[in-house]
Amino acid sequence: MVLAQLGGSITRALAKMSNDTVIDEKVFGDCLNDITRALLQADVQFKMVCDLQSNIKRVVNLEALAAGTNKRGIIKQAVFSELCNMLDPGKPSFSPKKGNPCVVMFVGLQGSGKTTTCTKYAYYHQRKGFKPALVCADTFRAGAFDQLKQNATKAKIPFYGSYLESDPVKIAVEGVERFEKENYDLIILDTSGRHKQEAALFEEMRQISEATQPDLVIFVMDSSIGQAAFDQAQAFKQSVSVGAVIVTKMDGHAKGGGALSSVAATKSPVIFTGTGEHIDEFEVFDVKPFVSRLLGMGDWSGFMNKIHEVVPADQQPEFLQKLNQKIFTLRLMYEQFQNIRNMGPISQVLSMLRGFRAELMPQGHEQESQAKIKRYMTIMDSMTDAELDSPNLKFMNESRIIRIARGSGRPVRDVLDMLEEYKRLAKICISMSNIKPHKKGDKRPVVRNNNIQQIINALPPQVLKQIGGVGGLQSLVKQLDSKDMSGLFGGMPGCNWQS
Ligand SMILES: Nc1nc2c(ncn2[C@@H]2O[C@H](COP(=O)(O)OP(=O)(O)OP(=O)(O)O)[C@@H](O)[C@H]2O)c(=O)[nH]1
Repeated sequence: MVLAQLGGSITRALAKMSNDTVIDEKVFGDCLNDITRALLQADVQFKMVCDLQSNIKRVVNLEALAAGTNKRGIIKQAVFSELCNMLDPGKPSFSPKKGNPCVVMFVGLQGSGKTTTCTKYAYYHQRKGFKPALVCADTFRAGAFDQLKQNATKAKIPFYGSYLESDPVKIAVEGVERFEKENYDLIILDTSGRHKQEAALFEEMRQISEATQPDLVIFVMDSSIGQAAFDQAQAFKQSVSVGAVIVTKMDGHAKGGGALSSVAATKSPVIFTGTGEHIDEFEVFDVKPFVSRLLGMGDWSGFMNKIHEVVPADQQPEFLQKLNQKIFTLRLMYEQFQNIRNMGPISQVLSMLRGFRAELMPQGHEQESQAKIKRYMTIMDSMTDAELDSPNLKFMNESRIIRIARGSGRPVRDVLDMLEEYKRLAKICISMSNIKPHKKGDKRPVVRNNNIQQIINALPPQVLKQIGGVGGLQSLVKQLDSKDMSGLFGGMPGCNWQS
C-alpha cells in the first residue's frame, strides 16, 4: 500500500460516515476499525495504532456531545490531530545557523540512501546560503568515497575522504578539523552502513560520534522497510543520540507507515523526505501539510508557495488584467502550461489542493497528462504570433489547422484536440474573470457567489467530481476567499483539465 493509498483508505473511512444519518457508537467504531486496518496495512507499528485508536476514543465522547453538534467534523478533527501527534515528537530538531559552524552526522543501514541524502542535504543548505562541506567516513563499502566525490563534484560542494586510510574515526576527525579551519559552517559526515543492524556498525558510529561531537545526528531510513522501521530506528537511537530522521524513497512503492513509526521510535522529527534519486528530489517535511495532503484535505499554503515560486509576481497582475478584459488567448494558455510544467509533477501539485488526492492522479495518468501538455505546447510552437495573440478562434480555418499540424509534426486530430482544450479553458478562465489580485488586508471575498454557478457550468464534469462536487468547489472558493489569490491562475486552470 503506497502512501497515497493509505490517505485514500483513511479518507474513505471518514467519508463513509456521510452515508449515515445518525452518528452513533457503531458508526464511529466502524470508522475507527477501517482507519486502524489502513494504518496496519501501511506498516505502522501495532502499538502505535492501538494508542491512536484509544486517543481518538478518549477525545470523541459521542454521548457527551449536545444534539446538533457536528459529530462527523469532530471525529475528522480528532483523526487529523492524532495523526499529527503521531508524527510530531513535540520538540524541534537542531537546525543549523548560517555562519555558526556545526557538524551533522548521518547514520543508517547500507543502501538506505545515506550518501545520496548527505549530498541532497548539503545542496539544499548551499542554496540557502550556507557553506557546506562533505566528509566521507565510510571505509566499509568500497566505492563509497567515489560516490560521495562524484555527487559532491556535481553539486560543487567541497569534500574530504581517503582511499588509503581504513580508520573511519581518523578520517572523520581530520575532515571536520580541516573544514572548521576553512570556515565551513555545515560539515556533513557520511558514515558506513551495514546490511543489517550489527554490533560493529553501532560501535563505529559511537566512536565517530564521540570523536567529532556532532551537533545533530540524522538517521536515514528507507521508507520501504515496513514493520521493521520501528525496531531499526530504535536500535540506532540506542547507540547514538539521533536528533532527526530523513525518510528516503518516498517516490517508490513505500508503505508510508515507516515514517510514522520512526518518529515514535526515535522521538525525533522527520525533517526531510527523499523523493527521487536526483539531488533536488528532496522535500522539507512539515507534519500538518503532510497529514492534510494524506487525507486529501489540501495543503493550501504549499500550493500557493509553489505557485509563487514559478509565476513571477510581475506577471500575475498582467494575467488577471487580461482575464478581466475577458481575453484568453492561446499564448496565455501556453504560458499557463509552462507554469504548470515548472511546478513539478502534476499529482504533487494537485495533492496540495483539497479534493485532488494523489491517488486520483496515478503515475500512469500523470505522465499522460504531462505528455499531453507537452504535445499541445509543441503544436502551439508552430503557430504564428497573430494566431497566438488572437482573442478567439474565428480565423482558425482548415488550411491554418493543416499548416500547424504539418509544422508541428502532429496529426490534425491533435491540433483539434488542443483547440478544444483551449475553448474549455477560456470558458473557465473568463467565467472566473472577476477575480482580482488581493491587496494585503483586503477582506472582501475574491470570488463572488454568482460566479460559482458559472464555474460549475464551465467545468468539465470529471473535473468537478475531482474537486469534490459542488460542495468541494464551494469549500475551495472559501479557501480562496481567505487567502491571497494573486497567482492562483498561474496554476489552477489546466492543472487537471487535461485528465
Ligand atoms: N528512488 C529513490 N532512490 C533513492 C533515494 N535516495 C537514495 N536513492 C537510491 O538508493 C540507492 C542507495 O543509495 P546510497 O546513497 O548509495 O545509499 P547508502 O545508504 O549511502 O549506502 P551505503 O553507503 O552502502 O551505506 C542509490 O541507487 C540511490 O540513488 C530516493 O529518495 N528515491
